[in-house]
Amino acid sequence: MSTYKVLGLMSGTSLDGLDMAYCHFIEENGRWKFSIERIKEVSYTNEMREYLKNAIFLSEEDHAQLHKDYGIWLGEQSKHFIDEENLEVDFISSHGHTSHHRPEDGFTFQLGDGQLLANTSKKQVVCDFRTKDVTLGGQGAPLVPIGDKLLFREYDFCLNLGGISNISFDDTGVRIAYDIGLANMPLNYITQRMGLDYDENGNRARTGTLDHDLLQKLNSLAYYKLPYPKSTGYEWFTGEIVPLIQASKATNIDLLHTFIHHNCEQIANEVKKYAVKTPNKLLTTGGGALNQFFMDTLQEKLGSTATVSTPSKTLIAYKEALVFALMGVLRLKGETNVLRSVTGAREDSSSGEIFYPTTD
Ligand SMILES: Nc1ncnc2c1ncn2[C@@H]1O[C@H](COP(=O)(O)OP(=O)(O)OP(=O)(O)O)[C@@H](O)[C@H]1O
Ligand SMILES: CC(=O)N[C@H]1[C@@H]2OC[C@@H](O2)[C@@H](O)[C@@H]1O[C@H](C)C(=O)O
Repeated sequence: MSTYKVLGLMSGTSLDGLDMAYCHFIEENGRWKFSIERIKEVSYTNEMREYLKNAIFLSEEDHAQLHKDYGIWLGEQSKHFIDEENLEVDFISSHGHTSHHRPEDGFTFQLGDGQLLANTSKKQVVCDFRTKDVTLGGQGAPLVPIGDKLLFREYDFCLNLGGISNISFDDTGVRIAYDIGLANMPLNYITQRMGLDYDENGNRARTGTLDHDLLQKLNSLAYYKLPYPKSTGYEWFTGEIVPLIQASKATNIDLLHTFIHHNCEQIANEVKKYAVKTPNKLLTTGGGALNQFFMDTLQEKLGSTATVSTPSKTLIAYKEALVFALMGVLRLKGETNVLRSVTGAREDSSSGEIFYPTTD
């Protein structure tokens, strides 16, 4: 029996902040158990959020500088957390923040220089989990399914509702996962126009009415017709969804309402396609699981096909940080942490770069 004490770091596409989860993992006879011992979210300042959001447009030089600055910032935040909570940490496992993701061009980039993170925190670091898979011809995403497989085997479907929605499940013994489509990205875009961070609980969206014309346009988007493996992100949103929002005459409230219907319809379509029994257990995590109108609409669209389980707020918000912590453990053990069945790569891989603090 081995125990691993890992600090997992995650910065998602919603740009809310840095999620830190101090986790313990125990492996016994090939079965993994976990506990999330401590958590901390560090919200981004508006300035940082804008910088990270626009990283895609930076010159090569400015992008390289941001990579370094953000690596140091991650190291400082980790060090504060470790010191204030007096944590015993074997190593840090960091996803970083995705600035570019173009797997079709063989390219993905997560900001947060691993060497500078190691030097600043004075801890060993594992990071850059997506590059190897992309060089193996994979999408480099989604990566969390390895955690669904090893840590959440009691659920038939694991759904994450972050900026976009992704799902993972077992299809005749093979783990399948892909990005279904939209989740909070359009909701945040609309609430920001209203001067709000987000629509607490979906209370505003609940009072809206459906814009059938927009719903039909959204449901006809080409992405939904692509077979898996597939992944998407901010580029798709800005290129195809934002113009539809801008062209729409619907009120913000009706837009929120319509996007939640659309998101849930797409999710339910996918679950129904792959459900082999009823009812299935569906675990929802990510910030969308805190939006009650989203959850109610999802349950309504799923009907008897699946029962929606919303776990503790800690797991909802920190599951990705937890899984990246596990991926670091697997990388250090030389075991598979990226599944080709999910990413479409030529082979499974044990992915991630390892850095040790340098003494100077
Ligand atoms: N109480 C709440 N009510 C409604 N929505 C909420 C609530 N709390 C969080 N959210 C939504 O969840 C979002 C954050 O979700 P999450 O942290 O899972 O995203 P992320 O990890 O950045 O995204 P991704 O997984 O796509 O990278 C917020 O931006 C907001 O839209
Ligand atoms: C390239 C990238 O950062 N993709 C993220 C993003 O956010 C959600 C979805 O798009 C998913 O593909 C992925 O993150 C999760 C953590 C994953 O890899 O499983």
